[in-house]
Amino acid sequence: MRTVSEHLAEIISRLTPLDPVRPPLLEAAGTVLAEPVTAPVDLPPFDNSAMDGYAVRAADLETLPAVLPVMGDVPAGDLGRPVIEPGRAARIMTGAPLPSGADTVIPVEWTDGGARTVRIDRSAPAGNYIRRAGEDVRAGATVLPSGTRLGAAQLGMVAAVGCSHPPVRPRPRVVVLSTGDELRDPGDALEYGQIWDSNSFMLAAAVREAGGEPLRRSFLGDDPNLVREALKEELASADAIITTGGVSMGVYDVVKAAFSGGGEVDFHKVAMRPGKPQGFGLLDGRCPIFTLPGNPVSAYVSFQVFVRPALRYLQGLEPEGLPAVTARSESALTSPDGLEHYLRAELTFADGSYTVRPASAQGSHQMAALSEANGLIVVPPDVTEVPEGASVRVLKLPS
Ligand SMILES: Nc1nc2c(c(=O)[nH]1)N[C@H]1C(S)=C(S)[C@@H](COP(=O)(O)OP(=O)(O)OC[C@H]3O[C@@H](n4cnc5c(N)ncnc54)[C@H](O)[C@@H]3O)O[C@H]1N2
Ligand code: MOO
Repeated sequence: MRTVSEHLAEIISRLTPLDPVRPPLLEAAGTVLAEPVTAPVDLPPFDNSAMDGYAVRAADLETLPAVLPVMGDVPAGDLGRPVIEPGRAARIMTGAPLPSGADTVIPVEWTDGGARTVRIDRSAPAGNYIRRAGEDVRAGATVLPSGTRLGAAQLGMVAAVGCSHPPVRPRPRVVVLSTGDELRDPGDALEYGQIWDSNSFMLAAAVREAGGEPLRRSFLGDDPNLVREALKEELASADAIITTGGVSMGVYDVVKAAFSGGGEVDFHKVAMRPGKPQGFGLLDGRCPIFTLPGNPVSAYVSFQVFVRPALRYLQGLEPEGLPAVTARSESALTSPDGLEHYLRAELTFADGSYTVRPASAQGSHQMAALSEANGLIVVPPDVTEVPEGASVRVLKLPS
């Protein structure tokens, strides 16, 4: 048996991040920068008003109230490069370029709001409500480093520096496919002995949560030739493939039968519960394939422990696992000797610290407990008993 970290290390060592592309801005949302983004110009590009009001010279407000003739309006987007002379005002809107000659902005609330002349009741020092060129970003500065995931704010930053096609690594296209003669699609009627396929939907959603583009396929039955052929066909459209089921010790273990002896996929027992039977390889020498166990909880935990870091790596990110916190266990735990144990649990944060309560149902077929959990307690292989109140490591599940 190999350890969890040995199996993950071997997976990562065989991956190469995807080649960068330059999609249109909105398509880049959620992807990861492959190069830094820099600002070609200062932001803001010009001195401008932070308020709707009047651009004036501070020196003209020494006696109050001051009544000044209004030379005209300066709306945002004004291209006229207006100039104001001493003793005059221009009505100015938020974001409009500061007229030369003006050195301060008086908000409309401090005035009578006049259009031809304005009465100003309050003075202000030079620089009042003026946003200076470059005070957000200096021309030439790196605004986002390589490896940044483009969330909404980051995508806004890319747009704000005028970049229309940012250099990013694409979302990994991940084919997700279940195997098993017993499977039916949700919505179809079941006969005795059949179940609805939940793994492919669950893992397609997990792929999306991890930044990939899921390509869910309909399940395949227990025919190794069919499985091999179907997966070869997927190679044209996939950056990675996930299968579930058919990898343990049964005589109908179809995925194992499809690839055993072929040298492309290696099957291993990994010292963990759930998720012991694992397979990984590169199809055609390039497309990573993860053959996960069929039990739904095993498939989910295997995804979070192995596939999620791998998908991050393909996107050019560090292959880190789920975020972990230390929590006080509300109950005593027992754990199998020699296996890293991932227990489904409810994690709570109160009064500055975490507590965790393990689910009472820990079977690898028990989806109800998984779907209620927001954390996975990780008990190391050499620990078999955890007393009530002890500190444990808990992985936070994506929500
Ligand atoms: N003699 C042994 N038997 C088993 C061992 C073992 O070491 N020796 N390991 C057990 C462990 S641990 C796991 S995990 C499972 C893994 O089995 P497979 O990967 O071969 O998966 P299947 O047998 O195809 O299915 C297992 C279980 O999960 C249900 N399943 C499968 N696919 C789906 C799906 N898409 N949606 C919902 N449920 C699914 C399937 O009906 C089975 O109940 O092997 C143990 N056995
Ligand atoms: O490893 Mo199996 O995944 O324990 O149910």
